Amino acid sequence: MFKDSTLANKRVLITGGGTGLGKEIAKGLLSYGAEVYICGRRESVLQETVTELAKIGSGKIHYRVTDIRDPDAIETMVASIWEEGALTGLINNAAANFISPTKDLSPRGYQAIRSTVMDGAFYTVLAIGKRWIKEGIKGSIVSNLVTWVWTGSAYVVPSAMAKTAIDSMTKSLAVEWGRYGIRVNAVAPGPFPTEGAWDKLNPTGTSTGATDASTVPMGRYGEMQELANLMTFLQADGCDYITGQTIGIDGGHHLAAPSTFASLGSWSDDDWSSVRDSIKASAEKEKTQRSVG
Ligand SMILES: CCCCCCCCC/C=C/C(=O)SCCNC(=O)CCNC(=O)[C@H](O)C(C)(C)COP(=O)(O)OP(=O)(O)OC[C@H]1O[C@@H](n2cnc3c(N)ncnc32)[C@H](O)[C@@H]1OP(=O)(O)O
Ligand SMILES: NC(=O)C1=CN([C@@H]2O[C@H](COP(=O)(O)OP(=O)(O)OC[C@H]3O[C@@H](n4cnc5c(N)ncnc54)[C@H](OP(=O)(O)O)[C@@H]3O)[C@@H](O)[C@H]2O)C=CC1
Repeated sequence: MFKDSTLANKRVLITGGGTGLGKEIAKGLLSYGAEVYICGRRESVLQETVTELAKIGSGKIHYRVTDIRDPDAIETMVASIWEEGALTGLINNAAANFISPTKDLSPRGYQAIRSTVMDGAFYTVLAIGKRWIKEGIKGSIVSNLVTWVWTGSAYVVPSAMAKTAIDSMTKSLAVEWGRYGIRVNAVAPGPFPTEGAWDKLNPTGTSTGATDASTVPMGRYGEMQELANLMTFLQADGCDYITGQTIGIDGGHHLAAPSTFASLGSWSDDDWSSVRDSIKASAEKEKTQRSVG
């Protein structure tokens, strides 16, 4: 989709880049020439990903073991990356989530999710953004959110709340940091199955609700390359006027709500024919009762 050199000279940190979507995004950015940093809490996972991905593109991929819930740890990570050169991009991707009735959540359960999704993204943006402002670097921030920022979602309330906070950060900082040429955008994926997410959101193994591909208008899950391409576009030069946007990539999933007629897609031509006859018969009956028009 892009030239191999589209991201040459770009240096991008992907939080949570050792697994799942972060790893797939790392593959995409590397293949278009970027140098990539990934971080997470499990060194063995990060090491394995770096070894695997070093064969792709420029092959410049590095890791840092960091818990993004800890602002001091983020500062240490960012300072050590800067010793090797300034970043040009950040992808806020690390997250925590699990399905649970909200009434059963403890404050610690809520905090585990909020502190990763909301605080972690904010601390990382702050550590990198202040360096960009000081050094006059026109960086690109992209946060990996979810379509719940528009719909909300039952049974994952802390995640929906924290992602929505970062959606608000995206709009707000785009304005505040526009004068520095720093772009702040987000993407809102629909279902892209990963082991990390499916273990926590689809634990019965039976796809229901948000993990059910049959309720996606396009009738399928997202493909990793599609998300990696969108991230590449948002990290590349060429459309720098895009800022403050949260871009959905969900095959139309969140628009196909039960409160719309989305489910009528399953009706056959015969079904539509009898429905049309029924509606017409009702209209004809009303016409016979009209005294004007
Ligand atoms: C649109 C379509 C999209 C389709 C679907 C896709 C939607 C995508 C949207 C977002 C998706 C994601 O983010 S998917 C990301 C999935 N990946 C992850 O979650 C990776 C990171 N996760 C983790 O580290 C852990 O799973 C997590 C539990 C969150 C945090 O671990 P910690 O070690 O920090 O914390 P712990 O000490 O284990 O637990 C902290 C507290 O949480 C409670 N807790 C833990 N699990 C619990 C559970 N299942 N139910 C209730 N409570 C739980 C514990 O009892 C503790 O509370 P006390 O008992 O009071 O002490
Ligand atoms: N999969 C999907 O269908 C969708 C996913 N998303 C979003 O995509 C992103 C990635 O999710 P996905 O790949 O599916 O799930 P994963 O569980 O594979 O990814 C989560 C990553 O975040 C890291 N992480 C978690 N907590 C921390 C922490 N405190 N500090 C540093 N790193 C941390 C994990 O590594 P470690 O545990 O080693 O720290 C892991 O690599 C998330 O933001 C999610 O909300 C959005 C919509 C749909």
